[in-house]
Amino acid sequence: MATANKNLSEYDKATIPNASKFRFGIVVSEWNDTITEGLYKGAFDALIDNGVLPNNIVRWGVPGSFELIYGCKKMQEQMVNAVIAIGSVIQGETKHFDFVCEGVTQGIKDLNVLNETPVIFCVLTDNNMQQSIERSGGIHGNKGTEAAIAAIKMAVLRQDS
Ligand SMILES: Nc1c(NC[C@H](O)[C@H](O)[C@H](O)CO)[nH]c(=O)[nH]c1=O
Ligand SMILES: CC(=O)[C@@H](O)COP(=O)(O)O
Repeated sequence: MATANKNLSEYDKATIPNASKFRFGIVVSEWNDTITEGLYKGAFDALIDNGVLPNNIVRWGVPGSFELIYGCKKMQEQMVNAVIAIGSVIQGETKHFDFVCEGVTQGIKDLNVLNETPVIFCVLTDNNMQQSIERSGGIHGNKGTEAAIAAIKMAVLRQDS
């Protein structure tokens, strides 16, 4: 189902486990920072809304989405229950978009396979800035909110498995 048919910010709080005992790491790319800051706010607010203590949210910055791979690998070594990778990749004139998107996708997938701490993929890969605006607090909601809910659910799955 396309994002256009599902608001990214909608969740039923009654179905989300209380996360007051969990600690989360959030790694934020500086490229397209107006977008990534919006994604971070969505994630932060959703974690707080579901009981996470502000001191249990650790934020690190990296230059671009490709560096999310290394930043999240190091964040996994911290005492956190889950990691959220936040980035915004927007198509330019060349094929660089394709390689950044594929690289960060495969890299974060590898971190989930190789290490114990779940890493949530909150990387927008858009054709233009308008699509990114719409998915970071605009008409389609906020992918950061979606990522925070996923992080809570995966922290519970890790704890119970
Ligand atoms: N064009 C975008 C980039 N490019 C930079 C790379 O992510 C990386 O930082 C660079 O290649 C050095 O390793 N990054 C984004 O996050 N978003 C873009 O639109
Ligand atoms: C995703 C990118 O790396 C891209 O925005 C860079 O722009 P360009 O392809 O015009 O060099």
